[in-house]
Amino acid sequence: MANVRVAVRVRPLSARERQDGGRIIVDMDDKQVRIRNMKVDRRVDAHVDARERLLEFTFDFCYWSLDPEGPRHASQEEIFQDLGVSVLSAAEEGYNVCLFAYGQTGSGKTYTMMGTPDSMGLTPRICQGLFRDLEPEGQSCRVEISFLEIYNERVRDLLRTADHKKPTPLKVREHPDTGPYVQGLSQHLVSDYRQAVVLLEKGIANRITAATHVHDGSSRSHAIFSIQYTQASLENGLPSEISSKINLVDLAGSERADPNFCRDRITEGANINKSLVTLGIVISALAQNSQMFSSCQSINSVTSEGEGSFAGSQSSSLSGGGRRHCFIPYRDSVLTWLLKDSLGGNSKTIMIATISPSCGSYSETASTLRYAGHARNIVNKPRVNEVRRHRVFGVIRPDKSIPDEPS
Ligand SMILES: Nc1ncnc2c1ncn2[C@@H]1O[C@H](COP(=O)(O)OP(=O)(O)OP(=O)(O)O)[C@@H](O)[C@H]1O
Repeated sequence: MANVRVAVRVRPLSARERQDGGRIIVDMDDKQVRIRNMKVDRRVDAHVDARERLLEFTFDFCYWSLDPEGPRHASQEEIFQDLGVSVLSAAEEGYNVCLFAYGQTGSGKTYTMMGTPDSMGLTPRICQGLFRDLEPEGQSCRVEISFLEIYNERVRDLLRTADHKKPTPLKVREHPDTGPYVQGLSQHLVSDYRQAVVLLEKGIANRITAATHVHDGSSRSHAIFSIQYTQASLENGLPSEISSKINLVDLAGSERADPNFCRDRITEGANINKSLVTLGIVISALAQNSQMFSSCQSINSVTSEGEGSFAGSQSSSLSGGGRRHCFIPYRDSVLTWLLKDSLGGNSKTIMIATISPSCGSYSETASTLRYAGHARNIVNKPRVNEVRRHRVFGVIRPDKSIPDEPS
């Protein structure tokens, strides 16, 4: 069992926020984030509850990236050392890993996940680390990359060379053993870091972006960069394989539908929000189930239930304490369906919540932090994806040996 780990990162004030007065409402202290509601603050009212003025949250990691020159500044490298390195070690051990960035538009998701030419983000650093560190002796490694975006609830392959025709949306299907997948998504075998980065850059260039009222280069889609990493070795003369899927997800921002914006942007907003709203519902339901499960465990010492009846459920069921588990509506959006395993399944998952420091973003920041707080309660069931072969009458067959991680 492993809880979803949650990191929060605050970015510098933007030029627009500075022009608007540049008032900062966020503060961080070790693993705590506090945000101040200036509107309530200005009310000279002795009866206003202090909690109304100051919201406080605790997370696994807090990154202060507000002032690049300041002593507290958390750089891209520091974030990679904490989060990226743990992604690489989990992948090396054979676990699936998912790292996703969630936050308001313009809050720093793409900067954190992809970076800029001068300041590499987590995805290229993870690719670099994969080829630098993960070639243990006596093992042969295979790295395959796919890159897709979900735009208006449709899946587009970001790495398929666009012909003259409009790219056809791809279908999501579900395999009974391996879970949801995108039919026809191109997979690219890469043998070094350069090849991986060429694909990453190609995909980023193909992403759909547009200007919104708060961010000129806003990503309009949810992007999932996936690395299938397989290590093959010989154990006692028999072939053995450990595989891991790393999902690196840069979500679109959840801006409000602004009536001053053109209709396309509003339809887009509705679809972006459909995925994000469903993600919120899935996260809350999983967190509730996980809490129910842990309290049942401590009260009744409930015997372990089957995977289907707990986090990965498509239908509600009774817990040991007689309370009903929440239905998890993974299929209500393409994003949650594709991330089914990463959210409440076989994956070690990290969420990075990105926030603006500005007082103008108070309600979006508060909502991002509440969302992130729920995600932290989700308990996943990661397991090593290992296939060992054994000899039966001289024929080598796969062995269903997938040991559970010790809890
Ligand atoms: N930690 C940071 N340090 C310096 N600049 C940052 C940081 N985070 C974000 N920025 C800058 O802020 C702007 C918005 O960031 P970014 O594009 O990452 O937002 P986003 O959350 O991905 O937005 P959207 O959802 O609209 O795509 C960019 O110009 C980016 O370079």
